[in-house]
Amino acid sequence: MGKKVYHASHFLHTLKKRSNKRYRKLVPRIADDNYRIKSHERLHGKLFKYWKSRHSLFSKIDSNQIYMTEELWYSVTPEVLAKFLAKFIKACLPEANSILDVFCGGGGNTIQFAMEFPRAYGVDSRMDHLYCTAQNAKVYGVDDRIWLKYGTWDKISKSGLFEKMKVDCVFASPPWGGPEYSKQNVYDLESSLQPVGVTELLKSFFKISSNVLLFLPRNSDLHQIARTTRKLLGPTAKCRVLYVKDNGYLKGIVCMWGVAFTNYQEDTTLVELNEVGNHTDNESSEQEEDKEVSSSEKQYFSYDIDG
Ligand SMILES: C[S@@+](CC[C@H](N)C(=O)[O-])C[C@H]1O[C@@H](n2cnc3c(N)ncnc32)[C@H](O)[C@@H]1O
Repeated sequence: MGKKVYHASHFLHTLKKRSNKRYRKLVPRIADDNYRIKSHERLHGKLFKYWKSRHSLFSKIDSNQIYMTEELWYSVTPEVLAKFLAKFIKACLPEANSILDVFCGGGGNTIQFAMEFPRAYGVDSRMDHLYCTAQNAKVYGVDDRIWLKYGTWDKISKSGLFEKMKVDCVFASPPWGGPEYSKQNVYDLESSLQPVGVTELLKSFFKISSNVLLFLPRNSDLHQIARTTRKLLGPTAKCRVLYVKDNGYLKGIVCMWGVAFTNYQEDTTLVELNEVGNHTDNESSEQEEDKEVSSSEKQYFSYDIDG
């Protein structure tokens, strides 16, 4: 896969070989294994509420082999949502081989993509987050399908790396600017989204693929989405917006570009996002899977924006 990306299966080994300086910077931070989550060790203060719903982030968290930084507690995509998105993309793009997760964080999305596609690439500007993704991918048995790239998206995008790699789809869950995002009446996608506004971000993604998905705040300004769709893709272009709920709670919206998504006819067997709330500490992952299959509450609705 070339020298520029690290295979998740031997992340630390490759990092040490290719960039001893970065390796030496990372090692003291992970030396005490203090990113490893001991599931039953209660977290306090502002992290308590995230710890309480830890099974919704990673159903395998009781393995005590899931790794997270403090930032990841706030930002990992809940597993049921990540799984739904991966299956939805697979249903729309059945022939796709590879998908790029631009802000991969702790691998919430990347891992589920790797369950559906032979190759999943993850990019992040924090080496410790890439390390968490690599570790977490092992727990889910998909580390052999994941390749990781360190750096800021701005630089990586300019390098043209993923254009050369011929990626079939680009997904991104960019930072929303912290929990404050929900206090805005309407979330401004040009000034609040990080690291750059939605137009610049999309421009960089469309260079790589016409199939693009963005996970955005539920209060995002849809007029901005319409305007930027028109500006970048022409007056008749479309964007499909999916409102996603988890356990009755609106988690955000997923905006999708590309005919495979905008022309996709809903098939209720594929688009149900199942209820997996109310976990108790004693539930095994098998029980959780049973629950998912038996529950069928429809948890999303979508509509299309014409450009
Ligand atoms: C919302 S989190 C993504 C969570 C991820 N989807 C998951 O489920 O684990 C956003 C991530 O973007 C990374 N990030 C922030 N600025 C970045 C940049 N300029 N380039 C690449 N990654 C960046 C952060 O380190 C963080 O891990």
